[in-house]
Amino acid sequence: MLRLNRAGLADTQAWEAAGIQLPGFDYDTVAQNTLSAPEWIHFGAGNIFRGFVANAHQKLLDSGKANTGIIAAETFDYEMIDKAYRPYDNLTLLVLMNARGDLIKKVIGSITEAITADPNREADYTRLIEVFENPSLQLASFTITEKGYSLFGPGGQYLSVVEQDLANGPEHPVHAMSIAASLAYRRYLKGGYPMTFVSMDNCSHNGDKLKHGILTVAKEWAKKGLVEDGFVAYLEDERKITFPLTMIDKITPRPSQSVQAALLEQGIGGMDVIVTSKNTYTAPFVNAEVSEYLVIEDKFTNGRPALEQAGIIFTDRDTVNQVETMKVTTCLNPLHTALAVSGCLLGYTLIADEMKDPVLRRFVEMIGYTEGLPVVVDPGILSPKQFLDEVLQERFANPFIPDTPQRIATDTSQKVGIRFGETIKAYIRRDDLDPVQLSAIPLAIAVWCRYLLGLDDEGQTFTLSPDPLLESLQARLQEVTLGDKGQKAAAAVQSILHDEAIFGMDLYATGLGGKIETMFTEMLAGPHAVRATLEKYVVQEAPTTISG
Ligand SMILES: NC(=O)c1ccc[n+]([C@@H]2O[C@H](COP(=O)([O-])OP(=O)(O)OC[C@H]3O[C@@H](n4cnc5c(N)ncnc54)[C@H](O)[C@@H]3O)[C@@H](O)[C@H]2O)c1
Ligand SMILES: O=P(O)(O)OC[C@@H](O)[C@@H](O)[C@H](O)[C@H](O)CO
Repeated sequence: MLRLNRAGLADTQAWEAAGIQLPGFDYDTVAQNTLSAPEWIHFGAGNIFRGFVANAHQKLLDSGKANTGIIAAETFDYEMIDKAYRPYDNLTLLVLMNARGDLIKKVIGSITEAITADPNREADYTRLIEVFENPSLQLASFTITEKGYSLFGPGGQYLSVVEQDLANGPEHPVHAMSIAASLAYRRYLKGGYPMTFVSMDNCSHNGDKLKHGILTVAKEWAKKGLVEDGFVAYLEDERKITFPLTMIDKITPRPSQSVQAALLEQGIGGMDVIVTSKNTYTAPFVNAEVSEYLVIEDKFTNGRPALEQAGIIFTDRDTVNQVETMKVTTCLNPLHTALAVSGCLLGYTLIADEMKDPVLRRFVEMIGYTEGLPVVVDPGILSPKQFLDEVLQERFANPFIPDTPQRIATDTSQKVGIRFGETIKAYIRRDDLDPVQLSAIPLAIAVWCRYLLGLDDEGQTFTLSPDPLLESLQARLQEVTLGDKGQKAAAAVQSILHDEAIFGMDLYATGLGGKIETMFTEMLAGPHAVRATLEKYVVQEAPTTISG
């Protein structure tokens, strides 16, 4: 039985005989180089980081174009490091699934250290500081989910953890943004060395969001006299510190038990799927699709890995912005979110199965082709139409990708504003378009509201995916029941649709509030009303686009 750890990898023949590609660089030298002159630290040691980012860096290490590894850091879920990294010597088995169902397997060894930002683990925290104090550090990248950047709670006030960090100053921070600010402060004090902070999360203008998070904390500390005066200026000086925009794309589902079973059958043991107490799904392996895109604004102040040699695109800010807008607000993520919430209601557990459902397929075709494409700006480096074709015809439909609507439904409240709101805003801006022409996007919002009731289309309760606003949103809908004839339900859903903190706008002011409210109440008629409502509004004809 093959075991994923450094000792296990010594039997290279056995791994190669099992068709598993191994790291092609001298691990000890790279690990030693990283210890003495670290260049790259990544926060958020989750699946996309291991399955995409770390693999891209391994390509550079394998071809001698890099000579230090990546340090993985966790500010949130220390159990991941304890259970999915350290027992496996920080190695990951990457399993890519193509449309033929082949499992393409590769050991990722480019992560040479894995540490927590747990203030109770002195050695870990000392190492974090040491990394940031070293002039060699080029970048800190992040995949910490959209909520990881958020400093504020539902009422617009600072989260209590942030309030404590702001009061305590840079000594014992807890929130990811305060930890990043505190480590940047150490770097400033040590010599004001340059470096770059790179968000790789799926949020619109992710670099700006990261900058805003770190700067807000720094400014509050400065106001209270908890940091030296020059610190804020250091963070704002673009010769020293930058926060490029990025667009990242690779469907990387939670580790699946079916993949674990397939690996076991192929003689690879110890691949247990772990669900941490913070509900992170992790494992020594990562399963992902083959397609991948990472586009980064080329604005680094202390050098960067030559990732263009590993297929990563570096370009100017406007182009990244356009590519990101295309993916996150039009051609991929809105479709995913619509499939996520409707899939949970209709009892699906696989995205590829939803794509076989003609109503759901047509629903996302309408969101993408009919309603999204007319407002997309072609970024020039990727064609929106071709990207959308690939998403709908190949990527979502790939039956071997074990992706679930339940994963994608996680944190939907954090995402609906960007994923649907940006297109609505584009319709408002354009003289030749009007938001009231939209029907699939309002339907997706109505389905999300219906999803929040926690009753599927059979009328049975189901477990909603985690979401920081779940409790408060469900409280607003607590009076709503199936069979509700209208008044109470309409009033309840109105409070959500008016909420600018969620959608970035009052949906009633766009002319869409009433339409969504009607769709929502139609979905309450009783069992199977969700499907009936989808069938009513999803136009069963060949894809067309709204002209304009
Ligand atoms: N999985 C994908 O298909 C995919 C594709 C493109 C982009 N992304 C982006 O990457 C993010 C992470 O995806 P993943 O697949 O790695 O998920 P994951 O569940 O495997 O990992 C999530 C990571 O975020 C950290 N995290 C969660 N909440 C946090 C918080 N409040 N503060 C700080 N850290 C927090 C976790 O500890 C973990 O390291 C997504 O939210 C998305 O923005 C994911
Ligand atoms: O990761 P999230 O929560 O921002 O969104 C869920 C999915 O839509 C997302 O993970 C996609 O799989 C990904 O954006 C594909 O590149």
